[in-house]
Amino acid sequence: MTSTLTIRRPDDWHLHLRDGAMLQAVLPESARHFGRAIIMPNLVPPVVTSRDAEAYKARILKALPEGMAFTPLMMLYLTEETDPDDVAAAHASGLVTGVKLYPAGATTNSASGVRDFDKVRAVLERMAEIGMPLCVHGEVTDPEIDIFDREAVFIDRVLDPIRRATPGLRVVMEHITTKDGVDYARSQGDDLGATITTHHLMINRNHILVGGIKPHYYCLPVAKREEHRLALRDAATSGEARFFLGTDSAPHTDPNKESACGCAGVFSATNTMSCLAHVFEEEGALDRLEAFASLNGPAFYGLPPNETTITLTKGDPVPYPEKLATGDGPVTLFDPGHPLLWHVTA
Ligand SMILES: NC(=O)N[C@@H](CC(=O)O)C(=O)O
Ligand SMILES: [Zn+2]
Ligand SMILES: [Zn+2]
Repeated sequence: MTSTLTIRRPDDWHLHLRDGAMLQAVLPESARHFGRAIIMPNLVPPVVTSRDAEAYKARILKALPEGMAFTPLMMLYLTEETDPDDVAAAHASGLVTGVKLYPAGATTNSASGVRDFDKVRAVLERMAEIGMPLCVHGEVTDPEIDIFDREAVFIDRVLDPIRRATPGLRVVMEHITTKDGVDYARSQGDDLGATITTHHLMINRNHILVGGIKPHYYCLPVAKREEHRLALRDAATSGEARFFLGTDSAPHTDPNKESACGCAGVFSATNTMSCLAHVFEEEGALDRLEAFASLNGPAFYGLPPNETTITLTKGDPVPYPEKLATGDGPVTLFDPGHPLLWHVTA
């Protein structure tokens, strides 16, 4: 029985750090275990231009505690006004790693996102030319489409047409939650990647709704039926290069979650590595945790894996707190519903 596992330091290919007091509180939770993260640009107002990204990156580095090494990989929030030249220059200088597409209204702070996909065609074409990845929140917003079907419908109606119209565009399907997402990713070439969150490997929609509504399990895309969770587990633990970790750790304060109209987002930065070791052990795939968390992501983004390592050791339950205190108020940690035995020890 394996009780110790050393892997290359992991990276998080989808992370919300927010800003101000929240940034200050949550950044160490990621920097403790992760070497790099793709930083989501859905601030209010969003990170739209290269200037915005430069200023946000400086705020993140300023909030990083002394002695912690962590590299934020910046993203630009795609709007219908985004300037292809600004995007290309930000990529060429190394300031920005990719561009994030939010369909307008699909999720938290997505109001400035894209309504008319023809209006972003020039940006996408330029990105395909220069090899800059597009990260996509893949849900349609059509009110007639059931919320549990929005990812599958997005693949057919939006994602596949965009990819056909823009050959060579590298795309990441962010936080896939369905077997449809897994199957589509598997049916395509190596210009398509997909991130999977920790929580979607551990909960299905029953966890949100059975026995009383659990706002801390509510996120977007919303967790689906068990068959979808099992498909995600199969994908994450397969070792296939197209699947990699994006925690989508998305802090909201308790009052904003525990509300008549609660925000979408699960905060998992603190205990993600313990959760993942648990999942991969259950699947008999501990030997593939490194591919999912530390190797496949950098390979997709054309970056080397981290030089340093982390060690996970199995022992007594890890005493994670229930909440993280922040200057904006308490943030509840993702609760996997059972003790976590894997400690990050080094
Ligand atoms: N995942 C979420 O439920 N929420 C994210 C936005 C997102 O990634 O869609 C957030 O910013 O809170
Ligand atoms: Zn999203
Ligand atoms: Zn997110």
